[in-house]
Amino acid sequence: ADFANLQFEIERLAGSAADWLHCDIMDGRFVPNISFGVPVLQAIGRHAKQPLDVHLMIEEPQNYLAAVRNAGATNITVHYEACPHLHRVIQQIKALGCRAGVALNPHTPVWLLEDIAADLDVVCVMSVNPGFGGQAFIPNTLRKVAALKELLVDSGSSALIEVDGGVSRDNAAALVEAGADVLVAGNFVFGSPDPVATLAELRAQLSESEMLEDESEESQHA
Ligand SMILES: O=C(CO)[C@H](O)[C@H](O)COP(=O)(O)O
Ligand SMILES: [Fe+2]
Repeated sequence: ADFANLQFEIERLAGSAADWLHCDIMDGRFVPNISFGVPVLQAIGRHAKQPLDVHLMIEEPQNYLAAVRNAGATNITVHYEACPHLHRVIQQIKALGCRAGVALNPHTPVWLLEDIAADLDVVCVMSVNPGFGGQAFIPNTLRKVAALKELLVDSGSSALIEVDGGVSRDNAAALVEAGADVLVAGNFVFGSPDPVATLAELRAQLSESEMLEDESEESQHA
């Protein structure tokens, strides 16, 4: 989004097909880029109509959880690679009344979540290397989402599978088919001439492909 015009960007998305607003916090240490911090998140929270899905690409996220919740976060996602005491951090996020998420870098295998899957509300599969918007989608993500889906079912986990990075009309349907519940789209939406229309088209495309899938399942059973 246009950082110099966030109020406008947020207000025009109210009532759009976006269910959540995804906010990327980057510290210049965990990732090689700095985005914004808690004061800007607070300002976003004052105008947002949708729940804030906050993606913390920072080291030592445990030090900022309360401030992020107080700024208006509904979901807080930390990185697996930034948390040697992940179980504790997840419990801290939940104790604040937020949905707890874990993000996996492209090289981090899903099986590392085996012993924590049941505690999670969201698993965010990074489909780009975190740090920058507008990067190309990594195709291996499809296989990873399918493997994660299996792991969550086997663990009795009801965590949502979120995919973040390079999502567009070219991969959205395949991601949902592989098991994704939440798609994060940055550049595809805000880089388009009409973000609200782009979101509506994406949503329509997904409902259509879901209907086709249901029809083909029905004909297989007939
Ligand atoms: O966490 C992120 C990058 O680290 C962003 O959420 C992600 O890249 C979304 O932006 P885009 O759709 O432009 O790739
Ligand atoms: Fe993100």
